[in-house]
Amino acid sequence: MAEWNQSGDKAYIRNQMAQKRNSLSALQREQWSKAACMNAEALLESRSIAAFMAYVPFRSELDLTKLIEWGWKSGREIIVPRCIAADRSMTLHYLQSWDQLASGAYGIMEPDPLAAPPLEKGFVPDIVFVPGLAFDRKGGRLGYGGGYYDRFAASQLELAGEAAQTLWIGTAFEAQLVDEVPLEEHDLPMHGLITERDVYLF
Ligand SMILES: Nc1nc2c(c(=O)[nH]1)N(C=O)[C@@H](CNc1ccc(C(=O)N[C@@H](CCC(=O)O)C(=O)O)cc1)CN2
Ligand SMILES: Nc1ncnc2c1ncn2[C@@H]1O[C@H](COP(=O)(O)OP(=O)(O)OP(=O)(O)O)[C@@H](O)[C@H]1O
Repeated sequence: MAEWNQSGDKAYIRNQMAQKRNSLSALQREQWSKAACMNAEALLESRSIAAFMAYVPFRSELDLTKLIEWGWKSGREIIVPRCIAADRSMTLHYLQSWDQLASGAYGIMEPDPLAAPPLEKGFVPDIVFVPGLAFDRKGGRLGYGGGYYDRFAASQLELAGEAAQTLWIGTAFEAQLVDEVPLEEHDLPMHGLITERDVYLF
């Protein structure tokens, strides 16, 4: 029963938050995305992080394009995931230019494995910027329901154990913040959240 309620709540919040994010104007999203990218840059600089994992935006997500381009310009390595829909896993790829992308599962622009080969299984990024539909201020995150990031984190823990000291940082508009995301056992907790307004560390 509790399980049913949880997935019911999740589906409801997913729907609400997708509608809310879609209702933000393109200009608003662009401006807020740029501000969030600057907040992410400040975090990377303050911690001297030379490689980071990001995502290529999909639907009305917070757009990390500026952060990725800043990363290239500042000599950092950018890692981007590719979905393997068959087992809902992800492979990681260094992205060196936008030319290396091709439309993948779900129509998301992802690294073309021929142009950007996958990194070895078990590669552990120092920091991962995680997309999502809703976040709370306690580390809760709600994605599209594929469980991709949850599985990715679980496989890292399995392969690298406690040595996997990845910082998981959600990225979203303030409008996507909710009081509490209903969390399940398998859900990956975030260590922080970056919005257009601030860098929150939990
Ligand atoms: N830009 C970006 N890349 C990403 C993610 C993301 O959230 N954003 N993901 C984050 O995990 C993974 C992709 N996850 C996805 C999971 C489900 C759907 C999807 O279209 N789901 C249907 C729901 C119905 C169903 O269950 O099939 C939908 O939303 O219509 C899309 C992407 C990996 N790459
Ligand atoms: N480590 C795991 N191993 C196997 N299945 C998992 C794991 N983590 C999550 N799942 C399954 O994946 C499904 C989706 O999980 P959840 O609703 O938390 O997705 P999400 O985090 O919103 O999605 P996404 O990461 O794709 O944005 C659930 O059915 C869940 O049981």
